[in-house]
Amino acid sequence: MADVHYPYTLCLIRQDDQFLLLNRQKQPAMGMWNGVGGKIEPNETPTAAVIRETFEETGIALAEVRFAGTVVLRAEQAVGIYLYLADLPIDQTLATPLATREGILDWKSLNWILDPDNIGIISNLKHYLPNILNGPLCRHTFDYNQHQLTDYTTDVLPEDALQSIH
Ligand SMILES: Nc1nc2c([nH]c(=O)n2[C@H]2C[C@H](O)[C@@H](COP(=O)(O)OP(=O)(O)OP(=O)(O)O)O2)c(=O)[nH]1
Repeated sequence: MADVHYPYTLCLIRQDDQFLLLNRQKQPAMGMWNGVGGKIEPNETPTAAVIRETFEETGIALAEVRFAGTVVLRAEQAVGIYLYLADLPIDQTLATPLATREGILDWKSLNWILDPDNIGIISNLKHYLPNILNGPLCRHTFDYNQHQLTDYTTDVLPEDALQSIH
């Protein structure tokens, strides 16, 4: 899978036991809850891109983000996403729900996100979120057939994976 292109970033911002999610206004995953993020621009590092996209979509200027692994979505083609976690300091508040051009931002608890009865979450997030909170940096690979998830596998990333993100 060495030839997978990683055009996207995605950030999960945490405060206490809550994560800031976006109920998306547009495709992909229109109407679903996901982290914030978007496309990396030419000559931009993934880390710079995730900080820029987070600011554009939430108004939050993150001082620090942590690389949290990668996601590969395999359907007819494979597309890669750089994952990040960020802790929002407790004295920095974001009043929600907040309607923006991109959708509705709101803080959601881990239990709410992972609840098996919650069908409003983008399906891959439920699988990889618990794994990126604990354990080593991984590549999370999702296989789809006709938009249905058929397989989910994880591989631990090599130590030099961090070099490509800054
Ligand atoms: N394209 C695509 N993106 C996905 C999938 N699953 C998933 O979590 N994502 C993430 C990666 C990005 O964080 C986000 C899609 O990016 P976007 O459409 O909001 O961003 P963009 O930069 O292209 O658009 P914009 O912010 O300039 O409007 O969703 C998927 O199946 N396809």
